[in-house]
Amino acid sequence: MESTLKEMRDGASVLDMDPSSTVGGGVEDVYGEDCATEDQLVTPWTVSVASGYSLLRDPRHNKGLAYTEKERDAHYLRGLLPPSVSTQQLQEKKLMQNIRQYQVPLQKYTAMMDLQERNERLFYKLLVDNVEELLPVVYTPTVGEACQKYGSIFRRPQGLYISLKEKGKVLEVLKNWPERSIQVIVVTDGERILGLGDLGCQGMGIPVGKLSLYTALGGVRPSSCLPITIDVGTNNEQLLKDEFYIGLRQRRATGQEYTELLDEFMTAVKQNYGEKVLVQFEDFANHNAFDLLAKYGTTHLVFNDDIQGTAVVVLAGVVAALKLIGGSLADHTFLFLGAGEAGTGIAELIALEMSKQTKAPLGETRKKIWLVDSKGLVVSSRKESLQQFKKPWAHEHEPIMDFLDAVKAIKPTVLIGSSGVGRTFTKEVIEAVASFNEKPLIMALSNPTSQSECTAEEAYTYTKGRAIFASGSPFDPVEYNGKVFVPGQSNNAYIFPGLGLGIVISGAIRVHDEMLLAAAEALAGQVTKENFDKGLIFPPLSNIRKISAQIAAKVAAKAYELGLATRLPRPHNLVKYAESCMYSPTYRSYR
Ligand SMILES: NC(=O)C1=CN([C@@H]2O[C@H](COP(=O)(O)OP(=O)(O)OC[C@H]3O[C@@H](n4cnc5c(N)ncnc54)[C@H](OP(=O)(O)O)[C@@H]3O)[C@@H](O)[C@H]2O)C=CC1
Ligand SMILES: CC(=O)C(=O)O
Ligand SMILES: [Mg+2]
Repeated sequence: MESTLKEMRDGASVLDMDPSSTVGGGVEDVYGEDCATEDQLVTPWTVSVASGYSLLRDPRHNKGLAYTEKERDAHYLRGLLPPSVSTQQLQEKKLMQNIRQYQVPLQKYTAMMDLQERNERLFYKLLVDNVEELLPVVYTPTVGEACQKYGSIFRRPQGLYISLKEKGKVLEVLKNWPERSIQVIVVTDGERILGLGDLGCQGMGIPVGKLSLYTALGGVRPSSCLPITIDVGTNNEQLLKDEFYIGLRQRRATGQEYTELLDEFMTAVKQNYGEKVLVQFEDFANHNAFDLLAKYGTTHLVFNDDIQGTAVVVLAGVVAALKLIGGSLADHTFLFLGAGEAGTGIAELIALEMSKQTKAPLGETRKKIWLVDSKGLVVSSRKESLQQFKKPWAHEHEPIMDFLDAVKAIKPTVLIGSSGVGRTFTKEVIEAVASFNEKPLIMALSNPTSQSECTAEEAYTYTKGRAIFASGSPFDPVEYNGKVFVPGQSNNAYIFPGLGLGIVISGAIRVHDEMLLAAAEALAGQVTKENFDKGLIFPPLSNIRKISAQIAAKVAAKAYELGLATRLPRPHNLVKYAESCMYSPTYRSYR
């Protein structure tokens, strides 16, 4: 960010950096905090100018001990703070030390949430500077446990809760949110939280976590982000009986009641925030997710992270992996365990890219991809009883119930786990895949770690170190036969922050498949020779802001090319523009 600010001062093109000069789009810098140079003073706006005690209690402007002597005088802070003056760097050092002392992941999570509530910029500074260490804390796997125990660890509400009680008043509820200029909403109804199932209202941890990544990894301003949980009840008996459960104590509403609430919500969102707010559907069960995406895809700016975001990251990983495993996309045979949102979403994007590359019809390229669900291999004889989203994958084949038998019959070169069920890639399954591939590509995508189809150690051990492996939740490096293997993290966190930024800065009004393919190409293009030499098919997350800027630029470029962008004229240098729009968590000086 230092260099971005310097480039801005040193006169990059006005078009590259002045969102206010154009209509729509842009990561808005409403308070002028980020377009100010570091030595310019900015006003700590709340509704009025915050000062004194209320300034210390305002997480957006609180700097704790880092207020200067001058600021302490000007803002009535004398006596409200101990005399020592700290720097943000020193605060960061102290907090990282504190967080590292906790042995229990959930304690680390709670410490991070407390920090977010207390001092937003410091929270993001920690996250940006220590992304590889803190991502597993604020995101998968720990966020899964946090959602399971949300009722017990719940302190202050984060995000907006819209329950059936608010039916008919959803617009009013949206107006209660203190921010007006919202650019990204992540919404869940809590029915399929990671691979943990129905967690009802406690799913709120997911939109909160995802949006903190929008800011830390993609640079979207925190005040522009709105986490929402739609509470239509839960079918989780344990939660219904739990005295600390925070949601509606009733079984899930379905059918018309559900549809009407969702419809009211989507209408109110557009009414309150306009056409260009991006609504990211997250962790809905598949019986609603595909329908919601199809229904609102033509009228709203919507994106389903589990179907589309996952597809992009996996396509990028597979394309990058071709450098290690050889061949073109169309030379490979794919077998999925899990034919839901993630599985069929990924399969469709791979087939689309294959079709683009080979000019073969989609119907043909789909035949390179096989899926297994809880009832066995998806085949044509099952077609009548299959859910709509599985039908394109019902190829001609005799029915196979057992996954190992399916592996032996299909002989995949790429094995993908998207079942939500842990340890389903057994020793026998992995050994079978290794028996007909020199370098099998194995992706165990299910989250959190407990649901991963196999561990990194199992993948490397059972293939005798020949596997190229990536997983949805992180695994530590593994030593096998004296060699260290570093597993990659195949998680949509690589994608949605950059994709969202690209949509916001271009003012795109729809998400098009071509934008998804562009994002995959951008991510795959970031994997270096050094990464490949270590067996990695994704670039390190420590570079994620640069990666997100590249993804944002490619997505925005595609939106302009397709005529979907409304932020006109198009900035000349989209990478620079994306970088210049990114929120920086560095403290600002108050006048
Ligand atoms: N790494 C990442 O970025 C992402 C990971 N995920 C993870 O993927 C997992 C699945 O998510 P999603 O696709 O949305 O879930 P869905 O519920 O939509 O799909 C799950 C699929 O797995 C199948 N399945 C369940 N149990 C078994 C079993 N024992 N054997 C074979 N198949 C089984 C289901 O079969 P049936 O249809 O017959 O019920 C269904 O087809 C979750 O753990 C989630 O955390 C999701 C998104 C992103
Ligand atoms: C990563 C993610 O979106 C999921 O597991 O649902
Ligand atoms: Mg998800």
